[in-house]
Amino acid sequence: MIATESLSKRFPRVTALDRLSLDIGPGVTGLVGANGAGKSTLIKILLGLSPATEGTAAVLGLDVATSGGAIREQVGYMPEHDALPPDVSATEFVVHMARMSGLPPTAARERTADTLRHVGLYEERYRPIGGYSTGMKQRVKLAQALVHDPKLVLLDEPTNGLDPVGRDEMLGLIRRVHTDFGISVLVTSHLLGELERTCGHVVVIDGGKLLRSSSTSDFTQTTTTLAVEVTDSDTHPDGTRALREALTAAGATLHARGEDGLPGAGHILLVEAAGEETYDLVRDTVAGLGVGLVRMEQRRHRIAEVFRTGAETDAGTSTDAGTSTDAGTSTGTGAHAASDAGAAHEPFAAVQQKGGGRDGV
Ligand SMILES: Nc1ncnc2c1ncn2[C@@H]1O[C@H](COP(=O)(O)OP(=O)(O)OP(=O)(O)O)[C@@H](O)[C@H]1O
Repeated sequence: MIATESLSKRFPRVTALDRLSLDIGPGVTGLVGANGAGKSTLIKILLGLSPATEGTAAVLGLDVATSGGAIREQVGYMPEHDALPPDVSATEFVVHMARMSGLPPTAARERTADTLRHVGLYEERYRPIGGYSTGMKQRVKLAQALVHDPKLVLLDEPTNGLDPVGRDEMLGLIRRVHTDFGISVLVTSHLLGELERTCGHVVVIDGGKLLRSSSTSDFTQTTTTLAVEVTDSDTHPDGTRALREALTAAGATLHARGEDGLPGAGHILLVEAAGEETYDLVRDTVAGLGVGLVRMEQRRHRIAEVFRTGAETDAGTSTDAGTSTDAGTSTGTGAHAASDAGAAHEPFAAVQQKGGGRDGV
């Protein structure tokens, strides 16, 4: 769907993209990076709207440098910022965009009605856009990207400005764009947690450089975490602490306790399982301390955890209640907000310290 080779974009004072090489196939792909990472710049180059300084890029097999018009015929684009005309209705606006894309009048009206229904705009589609909520405006932006039945849509921060419920609804819509219509999606976000729930593949960029590109399951399964809980004993009144110290001394890697704030979370240690020997190490260490083993179970990583460094391990300062448990993702929407806010900041620095991921960057 999208291929870039050593793609760079330099502005006078900043390198927005730095020798970025990507290969993105069909499906829903997340492009994640902190603010200023270069996501919007990449999208504008892919649409043929902004020339690259160096390197090449192709979308649907078409060269962005020479085939911008042909690319935009087959690709939908939802811009990050609100650029909607306030005085016209959603129907008028989306019909206009459909006509601009080359649809004849009747087809444009029919496609507009279908698309607005798909994004969940009904009677309100006849009211002026100026009176819409942020969520409704985002839906209009999504509809105009879909109306000409593209093969691929590029969605730039579609959840921006939405509350947690609105974000979940938008993410659901994005998933259905692919499952119901077979349209591939490249969606940007600075929130890792969102992409984990929505995308089959995730590309991480920072400072215009590729940090990692892999399937979401690879992100979350490259290492297994063991959740270990032990009892206290007379010798070790804080059994968890004693085990943490003993395991660290034995060379085990412990992850941030992302469950802090959840009931009983302080008693759970997350130990990276390098292999069978980690199970043995935990068992022997627990036995050696003379504390009771309440549980030792495998956990999948969530994306945000993959980006955490060992430095955070012992501090136990994570306030990010949603990152480690399924409960955190499926219950209260507040947990999402906490999770994503936490995930939005530190992870990128952490990745750089680690020297990148499996793509060797
Ligand atoms: N037209 C421009 N002129 C100069 N610098 C620019 C221009 N467009 C983008 N930049 C710079 O390039 C870098 C990447 O910007 P870009 O908008 O692509 O990031 P982003 O990942 O989309 O972040 P955000 O989500 O905040 O928009 C930033 O440092 C930005 O200031």
